[in-house]
Amino acid sequence: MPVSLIATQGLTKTYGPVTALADLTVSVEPGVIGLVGANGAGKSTFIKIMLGLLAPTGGSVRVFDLDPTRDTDRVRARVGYMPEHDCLPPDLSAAEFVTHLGRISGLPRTAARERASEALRHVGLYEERYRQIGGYSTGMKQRVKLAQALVHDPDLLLLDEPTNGLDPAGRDAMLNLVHRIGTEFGISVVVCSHLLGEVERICDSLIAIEGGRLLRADTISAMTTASDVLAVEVSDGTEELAAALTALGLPVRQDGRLLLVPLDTEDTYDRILRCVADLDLPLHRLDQRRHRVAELFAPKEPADV
Ligand SMILES: Nc1ncnc2c1ncn2[C@@H]1O[C@H](COP(=O)(O)OP(=O)(O)OP(=O)(O)O)[C@@H](O)[C@H]1O
Repeated sequence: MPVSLIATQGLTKTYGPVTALADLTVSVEPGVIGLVGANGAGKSTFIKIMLGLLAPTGGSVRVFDLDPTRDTDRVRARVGYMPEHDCLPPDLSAAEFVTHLGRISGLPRTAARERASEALRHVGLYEERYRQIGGYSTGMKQRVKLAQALVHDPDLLLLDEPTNGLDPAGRDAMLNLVHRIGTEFGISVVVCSHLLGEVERICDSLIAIEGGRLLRADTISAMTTASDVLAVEVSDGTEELAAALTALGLPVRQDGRLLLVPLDTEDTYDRILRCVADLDLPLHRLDQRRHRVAELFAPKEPADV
């Protein structure tokens, strides 16, 4: 079996009385991975544990099959980290700063300078790399933080809320850049966000946490598989069709222009089709509804509670 990129077993972290992560068991394959959850869900704590900056209170974590608490140097040599908060020296140029961090990562002087230029080129700051960071926009500062995470040529990037403070256009640009890094450079990326909608479109898989507990970890494609609900839409006569289907004993639920019918038996599909034909209604669509990723955090319907 291939080694997981990240694997945890019963991972728990408490800060005094606060439980930030509770019994989290998850295993993810390489790729672009979204780590999503509301503010305070435990995302930053999880990232810091993966980096060996914090030790778990209980359970275990492995990154590249290494223990970040014990093999901290080996893990950090392969992982780049972009922290959430601004931590940039305003009076240095991006080139100086990223070169400096390359040196701290153990690169020789010339290699550090070259790698810094390269990383700044990748994030679109090559032309402005000799300007002082203090004069940069928020978007440019986020890119410097991304460049410093890339400077030592890591195999995995841990990005904590990389779109923080950016306007919609800046967010899009940053997400496209993260996606490009994941796909073109073959680097795995864990991108943390409290906004599900923003990461779902650039990720291969998602880890969703709520209150420190795992909600679900899966590939996006598995999360959006066909559900066992048929969606039928007619251009006209929705109410009429709903009444006719109900009269046939089918439990119909209306969702805007859609009528949703559980796919309980094999003939449900044909019965709906026949009913639409009998009423001579213009059929717009009849298909199996796909799950949406947003259902992850959707409040449960009363019937499910
Ligand atoms: N050093 C600390 N001491 C005490 N409590 C902490 C500490 N760091 C985090 N917490 C608490 O642990 C919980 C998880 O925090 P964490 O920062 O990991 O969440 P998060 O999902 O990254 O949220 P955010 O996006 O707001 O940073 C929160 O309730 C937070 O208040």
